[in-house]
Amino acid sequence: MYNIGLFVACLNGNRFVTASSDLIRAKLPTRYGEFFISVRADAPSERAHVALSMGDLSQGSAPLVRLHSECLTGDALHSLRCDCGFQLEAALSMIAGEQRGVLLYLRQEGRGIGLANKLRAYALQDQGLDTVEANEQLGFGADLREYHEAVTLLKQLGVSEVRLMTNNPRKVQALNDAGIKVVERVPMRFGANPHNERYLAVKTNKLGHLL
Ligand SMILES: Nc1nc2c(ncn2[C@@H]2O[C@H](COP(=O)(O)OP(=O)(O)OP(=O)(O)O)[C@@H](O)[C@H]2O)c(=O)[nH]1
Ligand SMILES: [Zn+2]
Repeated sequence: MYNIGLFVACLNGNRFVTASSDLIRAKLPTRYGEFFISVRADAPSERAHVALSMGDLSQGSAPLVRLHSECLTGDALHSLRCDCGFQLEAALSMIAGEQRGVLLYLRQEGRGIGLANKLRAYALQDQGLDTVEANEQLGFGADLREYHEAVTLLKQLGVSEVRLMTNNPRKVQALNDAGIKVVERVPMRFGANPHNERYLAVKTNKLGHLL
C-alpha cells in the first residue's frame, strides 16, 4: 500500500521535504544526562537540523524547548564574542533538570549567513562596525533565519505547546504563527562578559531581544 504522506511534498528553500519523513533516533548520553538525538531521515547528511530530546513530550504540560542556532565559535570553540555556548550548556542543563524537553540544534550558522560570512562580519566588527552594520555592509539582512523546519521537527516529536527558552521575540512569534503555542517564554541570560558587551547591547537595541 502506498503511503499517501510520501506524496505530500512542499518546497523548502531549494529542497523538497516530505510531510511523512521518519526520524532517525538514537540514545545520546551527555554530561547533563541521557538524551535522544534525532534527525529527519530525508535530511541532507551535512547540515541536518538535530533534535536532542528527553522524556515524554507528547503528553503532559508544555515542555521546555530551545531553538538553538548553530554557532561553531561559541558552541564548540569556547568564544566569548557571543553568548551562544553559555546558552547551549544552560539549556541542556535546564532540560536535564526537568528530565524533559527538547533542544533543536538548527544549522543556521551566523544567523543564516554561514560561517565564512560570519567571520567576515567579525573582521568588520574588529574595525568598529556592530553586528547589524557588518551584516549590512556584506549585503545581508540582519537576520536570515527561518523556523519552518524547526516547527516540522517539533510536530514530529509530538510537541504542540512549549515553554520557549529564548530572549528573541521573533522565535516566539514564529512558533505561535505556525500553531505551536508558546505558553511561557523562559529568559536565557547567560555568559555576559566584556567581549560580548556590545554584541548583547545591539541585540537589545537593534534586534528587539529581551535582555
Ligand atoms: N551574522 C552574525 N551572526 C552572529 C554574530 N554573532 C553570533 N551570530 C550568530 O547568531 C546566532 C545566535 O543568534 P542570537 O542573535 O545570538 O540569539 P537568538 O538565537 O536570536 O536568540 P536567543 O534564543 O535568545 O539565543 C548564531 O547562529 C550565531 O552564529 C555576528 O556577529 N554576526
Ligand atoms: Zn555565538
